Amino acid sequence: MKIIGLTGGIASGKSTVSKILENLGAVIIDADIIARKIVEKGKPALKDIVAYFGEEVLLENGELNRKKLGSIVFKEPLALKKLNEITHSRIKEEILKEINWYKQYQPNHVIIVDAALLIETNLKDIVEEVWLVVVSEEQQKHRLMERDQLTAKEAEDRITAQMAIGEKLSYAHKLISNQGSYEELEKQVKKIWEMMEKT
Ligand SMILES: CC(C)(COP(=O)(O)OP(=O)(O)OC[C@H]1O[C@@H](n2cnc3c(N)ncnc32)[C@H](O)[C@@H]1O)[C@@H](O)C(=O)NCCC(=O)NCCS
Ligand SMILES: Nc1ncnc2c1ncn2[C@@H]1O[C@H](COP(=O)(O)OP(=O)(O)OP(=O)(O)O)[C@@H](O)[C@H]1O
Repeated sequence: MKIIGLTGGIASGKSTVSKILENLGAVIIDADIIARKIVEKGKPALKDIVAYFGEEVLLENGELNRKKLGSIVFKEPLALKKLNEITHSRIKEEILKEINWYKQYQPNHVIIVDAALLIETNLKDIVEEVWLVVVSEEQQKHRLMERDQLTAKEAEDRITAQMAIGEKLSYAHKLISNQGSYEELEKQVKKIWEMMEKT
């Protein structure tokens, strides 16, 4: 079994790359999906969030108001730090659990851990290789504003809340450029996959 960490800035194209890899036969562990699970209603992480941020970050049905919390943390580094303290160890624990499940029941698969914060949270230490999706900041901002209907300022705040791409480069074993078309992306990903299969 091989474990690859797939990372890159927000809206760089990790989920898009994951889909291509899934079609090639990989199994995907998506950190964003896990991050959503650990803050479901009744979970300890949601209780900790409410204790710190107040009931105003809840929807009327008691679920987390993600839009509201996002609007607080991405413009206030101290608030983001607190949210990270509440969530990151729990996200890592779940990712490790999923990896162990695959090790036991589907040991022949390639596992892709898709996580924007793979390097920041030291998840890089549990993967064998880091694949980094790279786009220009202009392209990233454009795709982010369009996908999430954000203003330029909101998109910039989200981008600067993450480690600069230049700093991530030194951890990467493979670079995937997503500056161009989907077809170009698919071609690159297939090539990297085939190279990996040969080693
Ligand atoms: C702040 C929250 C509620 C906003 O939710 P929302 O639905 O708007 O965004 P979503 O969760 O889909 O995240 C979208 C992208 O934002 C970026 N992002 C999310 N959390 C963080 C963070 N703590 N620091 C920097 N970037 C982040 C990532 O690139 C992620 O892919 C949510 O992102 C959250 O709970 N974040 C803390 C957990 C976390 O670190 N998740 C990322 C795991 S890699
Ligand atoms: N090559 C491409 N050409 C055009 N649009 C693209 C391309 N790759 C990705 N996109 C679009 O850009 C947006 C961001 O891509 P994606 O959601 O895969 O990023 P991500 O890195 O997974 O984001 P996040 O960090 O928020 O999870 C999406 O709307 C996606 O459809």
